[in-house]
Amino acid sequence: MTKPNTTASALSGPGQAVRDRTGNDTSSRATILLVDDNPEVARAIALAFDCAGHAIDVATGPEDAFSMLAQRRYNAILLDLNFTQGQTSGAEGFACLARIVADDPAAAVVVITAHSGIRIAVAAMQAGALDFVMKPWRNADLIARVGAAIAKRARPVTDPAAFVPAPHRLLGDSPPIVAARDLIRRIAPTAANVLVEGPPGSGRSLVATLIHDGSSHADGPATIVDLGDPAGWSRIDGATATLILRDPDLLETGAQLRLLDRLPDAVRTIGIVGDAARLSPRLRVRLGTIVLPLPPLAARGEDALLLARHFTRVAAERHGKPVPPFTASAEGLILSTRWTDEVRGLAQAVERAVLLDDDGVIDAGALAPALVRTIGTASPDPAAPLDVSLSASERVMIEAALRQHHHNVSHAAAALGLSRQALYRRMTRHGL
Ligand SMILES: Nc1ncnc2c1ncn2[C@@H]1O[C@H](COP(=O)(O)OP(=O)(O)OP(=O)(O)O)[C@@H](O)[C@H]1O
Repeated sequence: MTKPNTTASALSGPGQAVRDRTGNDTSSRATILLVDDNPEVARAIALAFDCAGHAIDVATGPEDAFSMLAQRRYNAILLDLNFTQGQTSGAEGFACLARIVADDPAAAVVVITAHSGIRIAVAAMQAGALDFVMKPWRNADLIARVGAAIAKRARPVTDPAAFVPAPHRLLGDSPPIVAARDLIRRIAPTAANVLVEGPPGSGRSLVATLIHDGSSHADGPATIVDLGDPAGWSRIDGATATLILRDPDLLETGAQLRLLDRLPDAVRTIGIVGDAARLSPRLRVRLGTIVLPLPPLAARGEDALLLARHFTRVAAERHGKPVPPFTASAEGLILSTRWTDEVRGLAQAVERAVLLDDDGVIDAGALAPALVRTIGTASPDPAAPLDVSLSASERVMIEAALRQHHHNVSHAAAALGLSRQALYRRMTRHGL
């Protein structure tokens, strides 16, 4: 449930401005993320904040919450501690809280819980929450506590997109991604040179940007040089803070040595490579004080599904559509496919499926009908490359357009920007 609201009012009540430590007035419309799996609780709290003039997004659990936190910064996070039926230990909420405050020590988190006694709520405050509210709550008390938590935090949220803390944006629960987030937190503020190693599309540029964004130079842009483009080399000399070097490992040895001579001493480098072993030993030493590996999606277990759900949310929001769930076969496909272009390929397939969806769910065929064959086999080969050939993609688009327009060829042709005849020719070619 997302309930944006444009009415301004005060968290602390009319006329009582809430100011943070820097003196900024935080009493106007606040954006709040509520993390609670109980739809009735979520509805009631959303209504209370909505009526008070604030915008509230609801996440049904940690995965949802981190997907939302990857996109925007909230003034406050209201966090339930238990998300699985029958769980009352608070362990899930504590894990979520630990990640939120590790990624963003300035987060204003208020814990809201029913099952956990006051002892657990106090423990949550020791773990980084600013306050707690017990269910059942009183709306006025809840709103006042959230307002006070916001006021305690120094950094006002004027541009939510600009303040998303760096590690929040790298999603995934697999051990290599958890380790990558941890490494980013630790090395971003240092001057260490970093090599980000992984296949194209695996998130290497994202990680390089996050390292820069977590550094003391974050207020200025990093200089990005694609070393395959000779014209870009001149920018190396003008770099003053962070220099992101794309594909040094694809240069021949002579060019690698020229690069080495050209790198300014005082500049921090972040190299993006497919294989650090292809670097000459001297360049490897210069660029790779720290190597941050990003494995292919196929080696990240359930992360592919988590990312697919995230990209579904993003695409649905971008195109103003409801978020469609995946069918079981779509989930199977996502997990068993070796996506060409890795995370980017998955994101594109999902966005296309969201765009063309007309029945409220995404099935395997909508993601890549050319792969239905693979799913039908007893054990799909996870190493098999996704068929994203032009021909297969064209067939996907045509099938989706026909489905969307209830097999009305004229309408489907118009949607595809083709004449009826051109669409008929292509349908014949694809055996449709
Ligand atoms: N773990 C992740 N969580 C959220 N988004 C991700 C993640 N990994 C990648 N992405 C997104 O996927 C897209 C592709 O990632 P990115 O551009 O960083 O890949 P890359 O390895 O630099 O590829 P290339 O070198 O081909 O540009 C980007 O939009 C990025 O934000």
